[in-house]
Amino acid sequence: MIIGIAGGSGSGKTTFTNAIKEMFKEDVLIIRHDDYYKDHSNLSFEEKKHINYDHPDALETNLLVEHVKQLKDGQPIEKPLYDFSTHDRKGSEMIFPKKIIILEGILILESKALRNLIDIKVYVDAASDERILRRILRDTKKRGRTLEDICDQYLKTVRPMHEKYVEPTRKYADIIINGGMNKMALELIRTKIESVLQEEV
Ligand SMILES: Nc1ncnc2c1ncn2[C@@H]1O[C@H](COP(=O)(O)OP(=O)(O)O)[C@@H](O)[C@H]1O
Ligand SMILES: Nc1ccn([C@@H]2O[C@H](COP(=O)(O)O)[C@@H](O)[C@H]2O)c(=O)n1
Repeated sequence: MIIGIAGGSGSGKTTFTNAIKEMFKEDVLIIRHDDYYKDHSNLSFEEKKHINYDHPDALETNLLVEHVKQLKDGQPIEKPLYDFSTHDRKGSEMIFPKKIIILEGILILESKALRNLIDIKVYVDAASDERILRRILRDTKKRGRTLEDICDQYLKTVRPMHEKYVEPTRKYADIIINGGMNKMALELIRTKIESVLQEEV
C-alpha cells in the first residue's frame, strides 16, 4: 500500500511520517520526494541558493514515479540522496520494497502520474505563520541557512509556489489533517496499515 503525505513546508509532514515509522518500524519504507531534487553541482553555491526549489520542475518526479512502479513490482531501487546544506545530490542508496510505502513531500500530490500510484492521500495542514517559524528554526539548525536567506527565499519562491502548486493539491487528499502531531489521524492510519499487514499474512 502506498501512502502519500503532502502539505506545506513546515506543516509537520516529516513529524507525522516519522510517527508512523515509529509504530511500524521495519514494515514501513519512507521515500522522501526531497531526495529527488535535481542535481546542480555544475553551479556555484551562490547560483544554487537562488534556484526555485518549490516549483515542480525542481524535482525529478518522473524518476520517483519509475521507482514507485519498480517497488510495487517487488524490485529494489537505487534511490538518490540529497544534501540540503550544499543543494546537491550526494550519492545514492539501494532500497528494497516493503508492504507499506510512504511518499512524503510538499509536491507529492501535484503530479497526476504519482497520484495515480497512491492509495491513501494525506494533506497536512498548518497555519502559514507556524510553518515559517518552524522552518526558520529547522533550517538554521539543520540545513545550514541564515535567517536572511530563509526570509528572502520564503518571500521570493516558497510562499508564491505554495499558493500556486502546494495548497491546491489539498483537493486531491482523502484525509486533511491538522498538523503532524495529530493523534487521531495517526490512529486512523494505524488501523488501516494494520488491516493491510494482516491481509497479507
Ligand atoms: N505541532 C507541532 N508543534 C511544534 N513543533 C512542531 C509541530 N510539528 C512539527 N514541528 C516541528 O517543526 C519543524 C518542521 O516540522 P516537519 O515535520 O519537519 O515539517 P515538514 O516535513 O512538513 O517540513 C520540526 O522541527 C518539527 O519538530
Ligand atoms: N536545496 C534545497 C531544496 C529544497 N529546499 C526547500 O525544502 C522545502 C521542502 O522541504 P520540507 O521538508 O520543508 O517540506 C521546500 O520548500 C524548498 O524550499 C531548499 O531550501 N533547498
